[in-house]
Amino acid sequence: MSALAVEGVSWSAQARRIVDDVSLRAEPGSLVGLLGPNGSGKSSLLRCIAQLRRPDGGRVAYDGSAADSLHRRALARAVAVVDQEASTEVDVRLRDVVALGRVPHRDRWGGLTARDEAAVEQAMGQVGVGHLGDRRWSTLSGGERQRAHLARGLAQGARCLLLDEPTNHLDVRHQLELFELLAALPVTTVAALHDLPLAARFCDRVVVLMSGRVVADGPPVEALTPALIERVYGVRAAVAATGAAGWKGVEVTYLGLA
Ligand SMILES: Nc1ncnc2c1ncn2[C@@H]1O[C@H](COP(=O)(O)OP(=O)(O)OP(=O)(O)O)[C@@H](O)[C@H]1O
Repeated sequence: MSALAVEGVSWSAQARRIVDDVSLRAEPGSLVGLLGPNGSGKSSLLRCIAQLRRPDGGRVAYDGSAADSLHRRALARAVAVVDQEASTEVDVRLRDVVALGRVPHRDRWGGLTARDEAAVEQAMGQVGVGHLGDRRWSTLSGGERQRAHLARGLAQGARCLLLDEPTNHLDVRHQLELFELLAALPVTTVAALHDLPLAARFCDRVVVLMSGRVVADGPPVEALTPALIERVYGVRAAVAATGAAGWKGVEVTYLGLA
């Protein structure tokens, strides 16, 4: 059974179809890259999958259970969203932001239990911000905040993570560390990405959107052809299979504008 199954999902805004009849599957523990140019509908699709937007049509299921039938706690155990828009206004500590991931698990008036604290510490350690737990949010760099948001998603303990451009603030070392972590974690991950070489290297599968529709879906070696990259992005690219250790898929090199 797929960890995540999306079937025929559509979503419209202002009489325009933004997500158009999208189907995709993610197998348990796999890392799926959601690709496509600016405005192709990646964030909107992730929001539909997470039940933050109500699709006009179609179905989303986690481990075979219809997402719209799950109650708050069950949904929080099924899926965590790490959003590129996520901002934290109040000047709290990094640890407090990560602890927000535990909110769906808590009793209404209860504080953090020892189990919650342990989950928060573990998640901070996994993304390398354990030493920053007491730092004020306003003093953190963009990359530190981004990793803290990921830790919040991990602390939630969901089986499926939805990430919206998780690497846009990260330097190259932290990008590689993040993807090695995501590839190693037992959670199922769907990540909207702009970085094709990164997706090609680490993703088990890529789903490519153009104008809200899926135009390619498969392992990078099958889906990310030069013809597809040129059609979708208007960029010429060379794609080479690689057997190098730690590389799952293919090597993508940009050659120039088409
Ligand atoms: N609430 C809304 N009302 C009207 N249009 C919207 C709304 N949300 C998204 N859109 C439009 O839908 C299209 C897809 O947006 P979306 O953010 O899903 O794309 P994306 O692929 O994530 O883009 P990017 O790579 O630039 O982040 C865009 O043209 C956007 O302006």
